[in-house]
Amino acid sequence: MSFKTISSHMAAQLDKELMGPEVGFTLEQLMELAGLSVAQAIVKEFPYVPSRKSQVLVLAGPGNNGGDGLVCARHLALFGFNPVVYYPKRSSKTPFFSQLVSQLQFFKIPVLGSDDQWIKYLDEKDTLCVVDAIFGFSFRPPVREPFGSVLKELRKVQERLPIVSVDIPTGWDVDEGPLDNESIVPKVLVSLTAPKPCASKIDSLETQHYVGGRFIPGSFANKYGFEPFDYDKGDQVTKLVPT
Ligand SMILES: NC(=O)C1=CN([C@@H]2O[C@H](COP(=O)(O)OP(=O)(O)OC[C@H]3O[C@@H](n4cnc5c(N)ncnc54)[C@H](OP(=O)(O)O)[C@@H]3O)[C@@H](O)[C@H]2O)[C@H](O)CC1
Ligand SMILES: [K+]
Repeated sequence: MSFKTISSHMAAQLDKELMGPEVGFTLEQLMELAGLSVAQAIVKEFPYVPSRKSQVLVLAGPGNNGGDGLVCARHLALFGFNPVVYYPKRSSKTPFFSQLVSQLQFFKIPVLGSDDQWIKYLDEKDTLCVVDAIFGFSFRPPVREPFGSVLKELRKVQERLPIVSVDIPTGWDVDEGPLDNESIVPKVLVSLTAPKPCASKIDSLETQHYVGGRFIPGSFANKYGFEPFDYDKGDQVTKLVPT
């Protein structure tokens, strides 16, 4: 598959500029659009079938990738799914993350903590897919607990329970890709703003690849070395097809 990628360093710089004084986005705005786009990719990959299982397990990490997952869970509920969130290490950097949790509680979406039983939701009889919103472009290996154990459990079920990774498949090096053959292999990857270099290591027969996070003008994409993506009408995601 051929597409332009943006390194972890440039992605962090792009984010900083978007949320800097000149452009003026807030993290909350970008996260809302990022989470919405992941929920929309799930709708496209797992179209609604009456009587189909509708539970989605969302695994949320401690940073902004986890925040995308919290937002995604709320949109999934609005789209008719039954999300359950596992959020074992909660961010106290800003009150915004606990506000996202309050919103989930408002929607009656279970939010499990570190002491709760989450593994029982890794059951393909009830769960449609698992959203991997554990780490994004700021992950630096090796993975620390409790997330090492979470990844181990995901590897056991990934052939029967599809993983939808937000921005980066968790545990992959952002620039190099999977670190070993113990890495998770998602069935769906939703790259945000633009694919990171690790996305060029996915096997298109194994992983469907979307780009979401539709929040920059073409000229800004060009400045960071990529062409704007070809979104259809009001879509928040576009699927990249192998060429
Ligand atoms: N423009 C966009 O596309 C936007 C994307 N967004 C999403 O934000 C993430 C990047 O978010 P960031 O908060 O910078 O980082 P992460 O979520 O990837 O991870 C940071 C937290 O992870 C911890 N961490 C890092 N490495 C490890 C490790 N090896 N083991 C355990 N924990 C780890 C880190 O902890 P520290 O103690 O190291 O600080 C952080 O807690 C991007 O990928 C998108 O998903 C935004 O939503 C908006 C715009
Ligand atoms: K992820």
